[in-house]
Amino acid sequence: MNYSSINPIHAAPEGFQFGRVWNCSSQIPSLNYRTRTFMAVQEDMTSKPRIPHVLTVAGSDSGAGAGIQADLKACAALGVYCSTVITAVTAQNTIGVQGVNLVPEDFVAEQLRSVLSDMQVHVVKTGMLPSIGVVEVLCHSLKEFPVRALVVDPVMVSTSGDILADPSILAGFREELLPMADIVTPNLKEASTLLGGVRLQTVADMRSAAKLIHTLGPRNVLVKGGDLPDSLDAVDIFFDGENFHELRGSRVKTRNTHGTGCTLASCIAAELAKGSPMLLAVQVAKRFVETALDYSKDMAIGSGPQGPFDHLFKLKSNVYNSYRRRGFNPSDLFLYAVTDSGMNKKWGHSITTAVKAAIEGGATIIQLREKDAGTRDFLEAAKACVEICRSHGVPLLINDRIDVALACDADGVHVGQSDMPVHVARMILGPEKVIGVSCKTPEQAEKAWAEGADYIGCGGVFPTTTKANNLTVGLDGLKTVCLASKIPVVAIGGIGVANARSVMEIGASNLKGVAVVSALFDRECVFTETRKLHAVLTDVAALVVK
Ligand SMILES: Nc1ncnc2c1ncn2[C@@H]1O[C@H](COP(=O)(O)OP(=O)(O)O)[C@@H](O)[C@H]1O
Ligand SMILES: Cc1ncc(COP(=O)(O)O)c(N)n1
Ligand SMILES: [Mg+2]
Repeated sequence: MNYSSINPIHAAPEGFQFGRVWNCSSQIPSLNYRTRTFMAVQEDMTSKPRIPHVLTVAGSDSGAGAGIQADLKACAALGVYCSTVITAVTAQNTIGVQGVNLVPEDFVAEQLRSVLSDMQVHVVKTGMLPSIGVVEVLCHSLKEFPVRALVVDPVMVSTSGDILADPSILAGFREELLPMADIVTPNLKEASTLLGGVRLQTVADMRSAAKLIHTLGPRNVLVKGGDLPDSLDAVDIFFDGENFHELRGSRVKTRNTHGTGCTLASCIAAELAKGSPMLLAVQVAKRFVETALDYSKDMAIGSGPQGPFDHLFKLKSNVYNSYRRRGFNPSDLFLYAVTDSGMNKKWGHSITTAVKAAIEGGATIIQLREKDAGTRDFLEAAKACVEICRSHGVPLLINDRIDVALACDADGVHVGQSDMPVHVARMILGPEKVIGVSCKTPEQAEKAWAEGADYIGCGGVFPTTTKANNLTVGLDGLKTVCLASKIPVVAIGGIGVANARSVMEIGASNLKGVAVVSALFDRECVFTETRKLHAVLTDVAALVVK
């Protein structure tokens, strides 16, 4: 098990066991067809890109929060193939473990042989190994069919406090499995058990434990601090035999932490299978767990103290988002507030207080337009604004920066004619996100619709100082574009309390509102100005309805 020998996935297969496959499969009658076509398959496989492959050797969790089920989902989420050797079947839910049924050791051995002899496994990850016999069978299989890396999650007791392994496995871990491991990932209780029951209560204790566990033979140790008392952060200690790394993430406030350890180890294995170096694999894995917990923090499954979380949040992140669940609503364009960092600075407003004031004053959609901010600062501000907007049910769009929109999970983007083309933005963002585009002409409006935009912003309607060298289209230009547009329009450019009525009265049914910058943000009290504009717009809307 030489971790440093891990090559990128496209490298020539190492340690392929074709001869053994031949021998092994000839013992399995149902594989005879395969053995006949084996030579052809062998030739074919060497020319095809190899799929990163993790084999998990673990227990089944009927509640599907931890164990084999968590491993499958974690690998799937990271785009890695995952095969499974099941060591035990547990009856388990959010309350605890109600029963455990062990798979006979010789059948664990048979599963290992089936997969390892045939399926080009890159990394083996272990979870629940209920008996010393299973540990021995596994070590034997790994010697017969070497893989590139071994990740050991020394599962012994479930978070609910139920025993998942016989204490006799400790000897198997110490003497056989850990010396073969590229990384071992004990939680606090497991680290303590591996070290004969020492007390672990601080980060300093975790460091000492990592160092001591390293002497048992694994190449790297990660002591996980999910259960560290009184800790605001989720801190894990990584030790590679020379250096310590304190990995800190924010601690998500949620009951849905069942399976975090299994998921973390599977993600590490998945990243290693892709060819990632160890520390990077651990960092990616930790971030994955934190993100998944954050997405699933309010998920309600089961009545017990420990719920599962959603590994596949990327497939349906909109489910947890009340705005996206109802989809893009053109009436959201009614009072469209666009931020400007210069103006906030001038008035001593932070972006978050400005956004909050605009929403409280009646803004129905927010766009962050931060032309001067550095990426890191912009992202942090955007994340905070997403929280505010979401809690008020108001959509948040990001101007131009599709990367920032994705990173903060904004509701969409607004792009200009020289930014990312709409069809490319749509490809990147997927069907759920809102995309708006600035248009001055009927041709641009037609293209916006054809490429999949949700709305267009048309302007500048009046001269404005917010945008340099901006061509003014006037009320006539606005009307021409509205009539040509197949999608909703919001008017922008020099609009405020004094002229909003004239804009909304041009007589175009797809003109849904006004977008404003200075009229809200180049003012001392953003809340009051937004209220005033909201009153004007509501007045016009009432007249139009009559
Ligand atoms: N509430 C939380 N918020 C963020 N990360 C967490 C939280 N709880 C656990 N983690 C992280 O999940 C991973 C698994 O840790 P832990 O829960 O201690 O393991 P186990 O599930 O084996 O007990 C670690 O990276 C830990 O920092
Ligand atoms: C089959 C199985 N494997 C592992 C765990 C540990 O998971 P956790 O520490 O989150 O309870 C578990 N509960 N069940
Ligand atoms: Mg665990």
